[in-house]
Amino acid sequence: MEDPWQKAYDFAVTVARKAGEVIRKAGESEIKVSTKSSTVDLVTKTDERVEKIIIGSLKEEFGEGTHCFIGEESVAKGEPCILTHKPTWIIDPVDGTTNFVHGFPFVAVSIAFAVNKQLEFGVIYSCLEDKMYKARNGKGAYCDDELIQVSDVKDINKSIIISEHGTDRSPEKVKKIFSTMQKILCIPVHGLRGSGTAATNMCLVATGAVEAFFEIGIHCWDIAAGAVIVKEAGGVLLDVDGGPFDLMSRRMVSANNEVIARRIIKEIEIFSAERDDDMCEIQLE
Ligand SMILES: O=P([O-])([O-])O[C@@H]1[C@H](O)[C@H](O)[C@@H](O)[C@H](O)[C@H]1O
Ligand SMILES: [Mg+2]
Repeated sequence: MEDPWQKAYDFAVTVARKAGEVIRKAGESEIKVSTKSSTVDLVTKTDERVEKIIIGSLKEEFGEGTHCFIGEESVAKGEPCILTHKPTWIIDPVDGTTNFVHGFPFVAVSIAFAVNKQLEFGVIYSCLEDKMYKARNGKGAYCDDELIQVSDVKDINKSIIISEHGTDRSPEKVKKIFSTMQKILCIPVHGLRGSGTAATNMCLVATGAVEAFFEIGIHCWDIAAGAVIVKEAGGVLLDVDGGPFDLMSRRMVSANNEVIARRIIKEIEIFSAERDDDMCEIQLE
């Protein structure tokens, strides 16, 4: 049977590589923080430029009317962040902007594609490592054309877990984040890590380098592509309360299996994060 989204998938890989090249070649002025929505949520000229390149290329290839776009920088400028049944591209042009600004060597381009509110494929280009991760619904996950798989560890005591702090610095939230990390560390686990990019963290779950990554406060563009890659590598996605994963909820546990995921969930101190689709007043459907 003909695959309706093969062309879109191949194109996403090409565009992610092109975007990664722009990030790698960014000059000094393009690495500087250009806009600050807060003291820690950084934006550079490169974030904005790369998103324009990605969305511009996709619109040229697939037409503006039929496809929708959710991009981190466009949403920051007031575009809607609503997932409808229409074919929708979900884009983080520079995941790991803080890393990018500081020269910490993990920065990723994340492009996902959803139809009827279901994720069809995800592409993550870890551009400083030059690794292309990709997965299509039902067709496995790959890193540079090699099939990847989550780890088979079921014993939490033999695991490495990734947790991030995000950009919210309200003391009560930070307290809960660190309390959760302390509890997980003392289970005990082999270690806690964090690459500074949610997309890369999810690829690390998918390759088996770590057993899980969880965060409250991430956005749909940080995790949409990673969700397909983790699932296709044999992993699981859950809400931090153990319920089903909800892309727009800003909360997620991704893990190699449900045993590890549920053990972590037992320790997570949940705090509120406004949904991505509540950030917009206009409802399109
Ligand atoms: O802002 P950005 O660099 O695209 O994305 C951030 C990164 O993915 C980080 O790892 C995560 O902890 C934050 O919650 C995200 O906002
Ligand atoms: Mg991001």
